[in-house]
Parts: sequence; structure tokens; C-alpha cells
Amino acid sequence: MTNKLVFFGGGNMAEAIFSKLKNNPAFKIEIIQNNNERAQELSHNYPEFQIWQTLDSTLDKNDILIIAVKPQHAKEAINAIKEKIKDCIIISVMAGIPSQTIINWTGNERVIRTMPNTPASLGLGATAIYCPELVTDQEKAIIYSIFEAIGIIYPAKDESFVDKVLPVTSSTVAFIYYFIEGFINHAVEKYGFTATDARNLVNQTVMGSSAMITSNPNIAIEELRARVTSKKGTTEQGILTFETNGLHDIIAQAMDNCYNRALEMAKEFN
Ligand SMILES: NC(=O)C1=CN([C@@H]2O[C@H](COP(=O)(O)OP(=O)(O)OC[C@H]3O[C@@H](n4cnc5c(N)ncnc54)[C@H](OP(=O)(O)O)[C@@H]3O)[C@@H](O)[C@H]2O)C=CC1
Ligand SMILES: O=C(O)[C@@H]1CCC=N1
Repeated sequence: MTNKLVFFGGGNMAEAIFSKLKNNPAFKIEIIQNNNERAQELSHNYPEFQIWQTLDSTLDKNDILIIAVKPQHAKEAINAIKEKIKDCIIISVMAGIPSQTIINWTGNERVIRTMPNTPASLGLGATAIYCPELVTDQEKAIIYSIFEAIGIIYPAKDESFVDKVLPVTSSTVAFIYYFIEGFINHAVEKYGFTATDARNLVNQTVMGSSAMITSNPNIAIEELRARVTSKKGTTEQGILTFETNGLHDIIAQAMDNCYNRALEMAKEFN
């Protein structure tokens, strides 16, 4: 069976998902993108999808709407289409907006909260999904299949975990880039590597380190680290610098501020 999958907002996160679904026969994809320039770019890059600037038709019970607009635009954007999305399945990828708020805006109770991340475009995504009880097992299987097609899923036991994964998976993509930028910039500025060489070397190291974790599920990450850290060697001095300056405390603070912002957004954009 083919399901109609309509993306409301065709920006970065939506594209990370639909780019990976484009050859998937299970879904007939349509994109609502109000910005004309972006709509044209999407039409050019994805001739297999239908691109609209507004939602003209009413969605049916089995159709799926993925809401992928920014949280601050959501209320107004959804209000403009609410009469057409009363019966469909609604999946939100928006940070911070609780499902009850979306129910209040739409009058539709079949609202699923998810939190994906951009590596979805490579099939390497990680998506937390919270389905309320009124979603049937059959519907749940379809919803899970969308996100399984773009990576791993984490079925959240309650909705709070959709916000709690923000500093674990979704925002973390940017946190990791920020960390990587630090290594690259200093390699260029202090040690004279070209920007390209530094990028390639650091990136290969990040990929290799990550692959070591994946290939050694029974070895603690601390142990993998210990195998690099020779007593009185070079790595030890670097780790000591991180420890002395409380890097793990800084990471914890960044995670808490990220999560707290989601809670704040729930109040700000209701
Ligand atoms: N980026 C990420 O890594 C992640 C994002 N998210 C969530 O995904 C959502 C989208 O984020 P992101 O993709 O980064 O943001 P973008 O700004 O890239 O995407 C939003 C898109 O929606 C369009 N849009 C706005 N209003 C309407 C409307 N009324 N009708 C149709 N299209 C509209 C915007 O057009 P225009 O440019 O003209 O405003 C834009 O193209 C957010 O809610 C965010 O919380 C979740 C996980 C990760
Ligand atoms: O920064 C944001 O709000 C979005 C949600 C997770 C990643 N980007």
C-alpha cells in the first residue's frame, strides 16, 4: 500500500528526510513550501515529488502530514490549513511544541511527536518517536517505517523523551560539528595545516573513532579511550587539560540549556 506523505515546510530537516525516501515505493511524497524560490529549487531537485505552495486539498484519514516548519511559525502556518488536516495523521518534527498544543490548534488528536536529526539524509538518522495510545498498531508500523528508512528509531515511552533527546541526538549534530571546528581551526592556525587537509584528517579521525565504538559494542568507551592514552604519553596531557577545565561539566550545561530551551519554547509558542 502506498501512503500519501505530505511535508508541511520543505526546509533543512524535511529535506533530510524526503531526500532519503525518494525511491521508496511505500510513499507518495508531496511538499508544501510557501517560499516561491525554495519551491522552485525543490521542483528542480525532486521532479518525482509534487510541490505546492499551499495545501489545497483536504487530507484523508490515511494520509500523513509531517509538520516541519519552525516552531515560531507553526501556529500561524497551521491555522491557515487547519480545516484540511482534521482527519489525517499528523507527525510533528518540531522542537519544543507539545502534542497537546498541536491538538488545540488543529482539533485533530492523531498527533505523533518525533525528533529526528539531519544525518537522516544519509540513512544515519536517529529519531525519537512518541505515538499516543489512540494510534493503531497498523498506523504505528507505517509511522515507524518512515523513520526506520532514514536511520534508527527510539520509541519514546512518554512524550517528555522527545524533548530529552534534543541534547542527545538532534542538537548534538551541531554540538559535534562545533567540537570538530575547534580541532580544525587550531590545526590550521597554530600548526599550519591547510583547511582542506585539516578537515579531511579530523573528519577521518571522527569517523574512525565512531566506527570503533560501533564495531566494539562490548568494550566500554572509557576503555577505548584508555587504549589510546599511554601513561605519561601525549594523549594524557590533552585529556588532563579537558578534565582540569571541566569539559564534561560544560557539556552537561550545554545539554541542560538546550533541553530547557525546548521547555521554554513550549510556553512561548502555544
Ligand atoms: N534542522 C535540524 O537539524 C532539525 C530541525 N528540527 C525541526 O524541524 C523544523 C524545521 O527546521 P529546519 O528544517 O531547520 O528549518 P527551515 O527553516 O530550514 O525549514 C522550514 C521550512 O518551512 C517553510 N515554511 C514556513 N512557513 C511555511 C508555510 N506556512 N507553508 C509552507 N512552508 C513554510 C520555510 O520557508 P521560509 O524559508 O520561506 O521561511 C522553510 O523552508 C523545526 O520545527 C525544527 O525544530 C528537528 C530536528 C532537527
Ligand atoms: O535548533 C533547533 O531548534 C532545531 C531542533 C534540533 C536541531 N535543530
